[in-house]
Amino acid sequence: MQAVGAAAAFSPAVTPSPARRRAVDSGKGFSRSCRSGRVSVSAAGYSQLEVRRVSYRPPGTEQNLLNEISLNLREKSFGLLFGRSGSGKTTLLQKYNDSGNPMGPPELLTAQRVGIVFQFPERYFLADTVLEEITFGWPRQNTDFLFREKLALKLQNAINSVGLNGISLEEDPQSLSGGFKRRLALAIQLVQTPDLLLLDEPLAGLDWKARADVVNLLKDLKKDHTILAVSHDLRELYPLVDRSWRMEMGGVLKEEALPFENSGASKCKQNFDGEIIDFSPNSHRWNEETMSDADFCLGKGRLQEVETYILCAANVGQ
Ligand SMILES: Nc1ncnc2c1ncn2[C@@H]1O[C@H](COP(=O)(O)OP(=O)(O)OP(=O)(O)O)[C@@H](O)[C@H]1O
Repeated sequence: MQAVGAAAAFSPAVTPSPARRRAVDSGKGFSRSCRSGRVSVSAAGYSQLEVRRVSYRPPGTEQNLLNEISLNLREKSFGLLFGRSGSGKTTLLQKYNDSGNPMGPPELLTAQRVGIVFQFPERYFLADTVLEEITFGWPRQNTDFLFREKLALKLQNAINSVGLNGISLEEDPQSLSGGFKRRLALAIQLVQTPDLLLLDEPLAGLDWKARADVVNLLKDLKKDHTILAVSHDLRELYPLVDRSWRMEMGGVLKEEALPFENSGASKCKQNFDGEIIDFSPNSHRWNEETMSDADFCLGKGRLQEVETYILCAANVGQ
């Protein structure tokens, strides 16, 4: 186990361009003085990600948004953070300023070993072709030739591993389907072969087919990566989840298993806040307000279609 820094040290695996970074970072500045705790990512073979007693209070506010958050995750396992909107889940994944005090040997983990895919990553695509998008953040200086060459060698691997190999590298990223845009966002991170992938709402805004595709892709990626995702889509991700935590308002994180069965269609569903609700057709709570965006994609709550979707999600894990 190796600590990266006393306050955390995640950053995207491929350094985003200034424009992309501005877009990604907008609205969330961090004040070093308000943050405490530790985030560690082990070297390969050493088993896990560890977050220990991380607290954070946004500048100018009176209350902690994150309160002594601790979690750990085994290597090549899938962790899920869920909970109410605004409880601080995304903030926990965000890039932290380095505040020093690394723990020392055996091996300091570089930030390049962590890949982050933010929510709606396609909104930050800037290039005209798939190839340019993937290589956008690569170093341009002549002195970086060897590093660029190393990245180029990994490019095909990354493209294959997300199933983009049938797509021309000359394709305009904006012309890709929603699911393929997500694949591209993952490929951008995977080129640098990170050990840990942090994903913020990986299924958000996709139709049911693309969601099922991305879940299957994540299942494959889990064979080689440790993945920590923030999501409201508990049911769909459930087959992948090894550990899950609920973030409560006030910034307290509690480990909580997802209440689904191992196989077959579930009678449970969650609302926008990750709260588990009764799924039975006669339930007075069964209405559009309590459904997730996936249900809306499927026809605004006609029960038959939602049942199909639940069954489809249940099949993903088999
Ligand atoms: N640096 C900051 N300054 C001020 N407010 C902040 C800062 N960082 C986060 N916040 C606020 O903290 C709250 C929690 O945000 P966050 O995006 O982490 O929640 P979340 O649990 O991921 O929500 P959702 O599920 O809707 O994505 C938000 O109201 C956000 O505006």
